[in-house]
Amino acid sequence: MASLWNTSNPAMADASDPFQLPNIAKFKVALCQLSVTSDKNQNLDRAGISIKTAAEQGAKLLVLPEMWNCPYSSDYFAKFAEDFTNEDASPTLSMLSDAANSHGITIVGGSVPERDHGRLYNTCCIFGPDGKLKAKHRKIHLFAIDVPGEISFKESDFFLAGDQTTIVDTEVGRIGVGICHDLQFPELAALYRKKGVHIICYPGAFNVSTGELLWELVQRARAVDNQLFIATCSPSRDSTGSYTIWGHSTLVEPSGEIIATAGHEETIVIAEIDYSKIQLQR
Ligand SMILES: NC(=O)CC(=O)C(=O)O
Repeated sequence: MASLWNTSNPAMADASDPFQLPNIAKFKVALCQLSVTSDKNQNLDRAGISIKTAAEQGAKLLVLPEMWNCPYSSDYFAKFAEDFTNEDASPTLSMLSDAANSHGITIVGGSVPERDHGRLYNTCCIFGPDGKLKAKHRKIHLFAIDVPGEISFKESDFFLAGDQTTIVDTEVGRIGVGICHDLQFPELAALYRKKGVHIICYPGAFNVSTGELLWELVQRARAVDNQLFIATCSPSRDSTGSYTIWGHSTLVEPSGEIIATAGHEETIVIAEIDYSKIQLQR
């Protein structure tokens, strides 16, 4: 009978560890937990101020929330959506590119509604410190919830799902990207680990029911399963709409321990990442 540890098994051979420490192994990350309003310009201004504040505090990597330029509500997705074909014509991409360039930081730009040939996607854009768009991740696993009398919401009523994983090599390490519900799928994180990712960034907007039950649990699980860093960034809570957001943007280290976390109010979490902890843990 073949041994479970037979390394001639292609699946096992593929499990070799491509981990390498990047040039900058220690740096500060900022999770900008933003309050989101129904005024897009105000949301852009607020995000710009938050990015500047985080950069002034020494952050080299910055993560924004899921749906930070637009309320997480079916009433707004289509109205707020932007076409990303021409970056200069997109107020959101222009702001992120300018901010990354003027502060010299890597930005995982949360997510915003993207319009492409009449279809909508829930999309995250990643910018390098030169202001260049490095990658675009479209949320793969669209969220649906139906708790009678409490909450009912189905993203696939508005968005198409993305079909690509996203790994970006940056000055602050190899970053894997997922958006919110993508966090609940261990296969995606395992695939990123296999490809040598140091940190997975998940802009996310869990609601209060799934948040209380699962938000911290799944982040710690993804971190400890794969022995890498997990960063999440949520909008702050707004209880006026039908979807009440959990908040609690968090950084988890490869041991599964939480390094830093927020409450549900608008804030910036700044914390230090030390990638040598990945080697130590493994
Ligand atoms: N926005 C989401 O994808 C929410 C989600 O995944 C959840 O569990 O809540």
